[in-house]
Amino acid sequence: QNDPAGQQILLFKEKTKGPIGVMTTSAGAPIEYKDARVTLNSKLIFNEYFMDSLTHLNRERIPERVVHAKAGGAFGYFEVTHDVTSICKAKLFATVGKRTPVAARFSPVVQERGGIDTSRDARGFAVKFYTEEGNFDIVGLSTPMFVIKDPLLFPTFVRAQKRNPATNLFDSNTLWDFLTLQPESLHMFLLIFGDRGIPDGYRYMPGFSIHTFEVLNEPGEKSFVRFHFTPTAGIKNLRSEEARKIAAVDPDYATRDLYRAIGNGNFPSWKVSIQVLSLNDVKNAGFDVFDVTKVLPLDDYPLIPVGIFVLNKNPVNYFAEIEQLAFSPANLVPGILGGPDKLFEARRLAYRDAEYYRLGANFNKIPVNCPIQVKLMDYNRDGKPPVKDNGKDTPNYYPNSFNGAEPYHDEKRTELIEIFQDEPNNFQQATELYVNEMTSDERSRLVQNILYSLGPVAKFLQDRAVKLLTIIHPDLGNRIAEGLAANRTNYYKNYDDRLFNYN
Ligand code: HEM
Repeated sequence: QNDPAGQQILLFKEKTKGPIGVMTTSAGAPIEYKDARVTLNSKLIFNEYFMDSLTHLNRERIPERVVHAKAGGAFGYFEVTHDVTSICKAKLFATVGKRTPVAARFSPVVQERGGIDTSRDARGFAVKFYTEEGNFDIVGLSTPMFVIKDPLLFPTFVRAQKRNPATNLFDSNTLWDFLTLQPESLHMFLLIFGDRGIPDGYRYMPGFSIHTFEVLNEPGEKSFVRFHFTPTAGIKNLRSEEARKIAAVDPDYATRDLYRAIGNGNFPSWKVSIQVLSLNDVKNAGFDVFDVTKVLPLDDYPLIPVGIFVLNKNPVNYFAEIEQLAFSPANLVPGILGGPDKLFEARRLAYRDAEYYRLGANFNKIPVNCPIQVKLMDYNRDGKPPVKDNGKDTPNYYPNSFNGAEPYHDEKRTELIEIFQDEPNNFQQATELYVNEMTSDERSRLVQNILYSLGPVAKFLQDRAVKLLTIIHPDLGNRIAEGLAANRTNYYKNYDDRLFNYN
């Protein structure tokens, strides 16, 4: 009965009572519908409906995102609940009670656009804040750490997880080759092979900026923060078996759940908080706090509440409002300088480049990507549509002598700090995760999930994995080694169950 997703089209009918108008061409002229099958004596080429719709259909697909192609998304607001102006001067945090409109998009990393929502994977947690100083994007994940910190490895990571170029199948060999060649990735993958690897929909999933952002307060003092989004409804995950069953019945489980909840007025929300470090904390942390493969221990850097983030509006048109959303770590506002790490630097290029390719030269002029509270004063002109007003009659070059827009100057702004780097310990936090944060039941499920993925993999990769997992903890290494030995003859028995890449 109350399924706003399943009933969308019926609700539309109910709302509109009768036909919404006279059908037109895409140029707006009223158009007759002539049935091509019975018009042998008329020319099909004069059938404007046919010409218009057939030629448009051939142009309806755009490239899907290279990662995070499948998603659910919605709109809402961010409201400040605690004063953090002593840490960050960005106007979106200016006063308690202040609301800023937001767009959010949640997405498995590896799945293609038509893929399944219940795969074992991290999830994208991307939020666009339409602030009065322009758009600020946090393009984060459902895990508090990332897989690598060296941006040169990003294409490697993506290709190792995506389809094998010869077979066009997902291939655990390439995944485990990557994981065992880059041991820093195992920290994140312990979480993914553990219970957190399959969130029970997006409403019960946390989000993390992962990067440590440099921020400034009004006097220009620096702090360093990581953003956390904690679902007010609590964190819920699916077990592998449940997830596999759901995938077969409803591949769009999480997208549907989000739409339904919002449509029913059951608005998902997240508490937004920050971990805050001073420059001294950064120097004395004993590890690189900008290393995205590490978490910042909550005991040392507790969460400081900032606000609440609520999603209360479904998209009216998915393609226009969610598919065309273009997030970028480079979308920053005064007082938020972004992460000083190399991965962040690479991301400042990657998203823009991907969106030029995916959406065209004017992707920022697509309504959902336009700032809501600011008038654009850029010097870009022309290019593939949409161009909006194309800057009207204002000067199109800078500097100029004709009253064109002048640059903003933040006198308090300092350069991003140089970061201290040493040889990181890539195992310590993974060990802590295994020993301190997972219950003994979760450890057992972790072992099962790893065995499921590692089972069909080549022996030399299994050996490499066992060595590394033993460094994380001898118990983990032993259990995987024993599991592999016991099942070696049975690897392919359950092969048909392997619905998705590494679940
Ligand atoms: C060098 C490292 C990385 C590169 C080169 C990279 C590149 C990309 C690219 C090209 C896209 C598709 C963008 C589009 O077509 O609009 C994307 C999407 C995404 N990435 Fe990354 N990424 C990197 C690391 C990360 C990290 C560390 C995070 C999380 C902290 C992350 C989170 C996301 C999310 C959430 C999306 C989906 C955004 C959306 O919903 O549209 N990525 N990434």
